[in-house]
Amino acid sequence: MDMLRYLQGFGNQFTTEAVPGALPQGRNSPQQVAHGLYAELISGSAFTAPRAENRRTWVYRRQPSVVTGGYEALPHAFWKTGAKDGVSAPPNPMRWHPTPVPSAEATPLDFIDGLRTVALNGDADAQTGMAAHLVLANRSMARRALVNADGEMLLVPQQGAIRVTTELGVLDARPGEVVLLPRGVAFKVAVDGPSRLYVCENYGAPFRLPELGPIGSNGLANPRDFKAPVAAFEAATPGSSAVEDSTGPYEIVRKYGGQLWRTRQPGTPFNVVAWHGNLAPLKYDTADFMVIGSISFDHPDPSIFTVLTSPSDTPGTANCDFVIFPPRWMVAEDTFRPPWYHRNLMSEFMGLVYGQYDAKPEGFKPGGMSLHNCMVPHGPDAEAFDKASHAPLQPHKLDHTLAFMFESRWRFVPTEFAMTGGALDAAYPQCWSALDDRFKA
Ligand SMILES: O=C(O)Cc1cc(O)ccc1O
Ligand SMILES: [Fe+2]
Repeated sequence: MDMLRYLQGFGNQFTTEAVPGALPQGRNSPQQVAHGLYAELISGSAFTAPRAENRRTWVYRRQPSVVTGGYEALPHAFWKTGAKDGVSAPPNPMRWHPTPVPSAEATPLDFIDGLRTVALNGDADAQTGMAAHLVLANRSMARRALVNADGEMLLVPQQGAIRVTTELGVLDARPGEVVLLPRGVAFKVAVDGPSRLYVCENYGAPFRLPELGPIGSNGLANPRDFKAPVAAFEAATPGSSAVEDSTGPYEIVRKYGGQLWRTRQPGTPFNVVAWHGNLAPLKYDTADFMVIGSISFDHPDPSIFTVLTSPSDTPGTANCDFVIFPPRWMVAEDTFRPPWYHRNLMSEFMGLVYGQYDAKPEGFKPGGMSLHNCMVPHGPDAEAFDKASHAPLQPHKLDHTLAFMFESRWRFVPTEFAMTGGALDAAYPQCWSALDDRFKA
């Protein structure tokens, strides 16, 4: 695959054209757009949203996206939406083993077919909450595109590199990188062999960078490290600005109102020749995250690892925080270094991209997942506790590891698939049972 070019900066007002002169200058909607293109506005926020939160992009395309037939229902057994689609489950800590990716010969699965919702909360129509999905894919979406009106999608590849073609251009990502796809922007995902991804479908306020408070004007995820694609379109005649041969109809799958719908439109939706604006797909390499930690004592709150936050209407109480646990130095003195035992108002869904997680070095596997819901006690397993209680407190690099958390103010409900799909680790609640009462009066 050829190397792609990107524009840099979270929330920037980008301008990009695949054909010189395609982008109108000085106005958005001229009487006639150059090259016979149509102008179309994609509003990712209310017109009247405050300037700092306003997101919109003007696209200049060969055909407007209204040129499509009517939609019909597309059944999907595993893509669930909102708390109403979960099942009742006890207040146990929960964990799942990695689910194997089926072979393409036995069970061909693209990004849509291979999506399985694991845990979810909120209500997409109320624009609150989120879903945590697992995607097991072994083939690329070919002449098929997905438009999600219910939420933005944060893709966290765990196994296999992906290429995401969007209306606004093309992005590549591999495990360690993440891709943020705005609500309502068409995309398709190409895989390179058996692939596993975690996905956050965010029904609430779009993800943004967290405030930095006393940290200052730099650090954590720096805005310039977010990369947006340059304009690129599928065309029948390959050329420098065309991404691939493409003629004939396309299947558009639209997620809308908690269901999938499908239509066939006469041509590709990836027909945008130029665009400008601040609503754009973005990719981010977690290796660019500037990690802050304790250089004296005590284990800080994991909020110092927040990459992106989707706020709710209560300050500091997120609809969803995307938090990472990347490679970092542990240097704290007289400190139990792994996470403490705790209970949290916020609900914590976790995944492991690669390596070991310090609180559960053996039991939590790459590709696995865990869920510690509102006020469910959790913390290091007995083995991790024992080790960390006696470890020499030399500077130590937690290396070759990447865990993450989708943390939400709304309690998650697991799905039927999560509870009965075969990956639930029934022994998980026992991983603390060796933590004896050691009190000596
Ligand atoms: O529970 C977890 O493993 C996530 C977590 C990590 C941490 O360093 C502190 C608190 C916390 O919830
Ligand atoms: Fe926790």
